[in-house]
Amino acid sequence: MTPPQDAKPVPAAAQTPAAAGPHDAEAVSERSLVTSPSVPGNVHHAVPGNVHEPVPGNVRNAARSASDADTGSDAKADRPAHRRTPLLSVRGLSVRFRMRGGRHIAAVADADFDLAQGECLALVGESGCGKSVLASALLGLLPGNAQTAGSALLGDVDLLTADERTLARTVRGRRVGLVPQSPAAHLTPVRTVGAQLEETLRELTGTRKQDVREAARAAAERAAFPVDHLDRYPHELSGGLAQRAATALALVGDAPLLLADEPTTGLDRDLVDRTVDELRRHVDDGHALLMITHDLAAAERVADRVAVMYAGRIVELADATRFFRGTGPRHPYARGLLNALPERAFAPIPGMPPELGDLPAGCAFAARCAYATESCALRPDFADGVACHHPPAQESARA
Ligand SMILES: Nc1ncnc2c1ncn2[C@@H]1O[C@H](COP(=O)(O)OP(=O)(O)OP(=O)(O)O)[C@@H](O)[C@H]1O
Ligand code: NI
Repeated sequence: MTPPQDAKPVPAAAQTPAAAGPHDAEAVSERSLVTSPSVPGNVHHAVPGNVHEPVPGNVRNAARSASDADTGSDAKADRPAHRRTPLLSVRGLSVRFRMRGGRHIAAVADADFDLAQGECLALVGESGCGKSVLASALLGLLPGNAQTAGSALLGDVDLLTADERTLARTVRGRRVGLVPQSPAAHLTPVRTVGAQLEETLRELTGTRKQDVREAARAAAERAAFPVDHLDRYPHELSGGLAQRAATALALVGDAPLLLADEPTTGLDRDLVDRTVDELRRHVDDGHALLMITHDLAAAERVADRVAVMYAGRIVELADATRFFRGTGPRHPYARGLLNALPERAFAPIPGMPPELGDLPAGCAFAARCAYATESCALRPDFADGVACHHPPAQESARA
């Protein structure tokens, strides 16, 4: 979610519930913005005790050689993770925002996907297509004018219908970690990065007092956050440093499921690579990662599978190796995204995405699609990994 330009960062702990409007008959659940803090920093000191949940380790490392464990995409040939019992199972997830005058914005529509331990799913798509809203829904952090439908099962908890107490006490930070898209707004402004890391370590992982300082330094190094900046306050950090502080906080929480919303924004290529490789190690240690990114190179480096979102819908869900290096994407939009890359055809997709408050009845991409026919006036079902009436022939896809 990109905050409005004029929005002041508000510490999550200081946010007040937005007013909830009347219930909508179509909405399965509706909730107001939580008063409790958001992850990664603030949630941790709101929740007492140590209910750290152990994560089965090394799901993929066991099957991988030492030589490929530290590298990016070359190490992913042996990846059956998504065939395992999913850790997270999302079905029919929809989010609408109720606007003035009875208008609605359909930010997320009918998202279906699973995510297993030891698996990374990259969620990609143009700005405003609903990626952050999807992540916010999974954390129960949508504003009060949001209505959700569907289910998102994390073990026995449905993240979409769980009550705020459950979410605050047992889910956020503990079972679901977040690297937020606007980290500066999520770090606690009155505490140094080091203090926030130490607090998170003590509360979420039960690190002993005498070990916590060293553990915080190690956590900072993991996220490429310079240890000599640990005594800085969030306002003293650049965007890139705040990003790395947020990543460090999210990683130490050690939640089985990590949502990383644009975790590499503002970083140069070396740091992008370092960050995604660290996230990949986190996945290889048995965690599940939903990584939202604009950066397709980062997605290729880290992901097992790719979900492509367009105008609120997942239009393709593909194995990452096939998507980036094999026969290529199948949905014309997904192919367009790859072809827009400078290292590929450098050919931007013509036109603009439709307004989410005024979507066409049929395929939302049809107006920009070179393959569109009159059949696209009907919305294509999502079948066999793609939502398109006539995905272009595989042999013509770019490898
Ligand atoms: N509280 C809200 N009320 C109304 N509309 C909203 C609200 N929050 C988000 N939206 C709309 O939902 C849509 C999806 O937003 P979202 O932030 O998920 O996009 P995104 O894919 O994360 O984009 P970006 O890549 O720029 O972060 C946008 O059209 C946005 O304007
Ligand atoms: Ni976003």
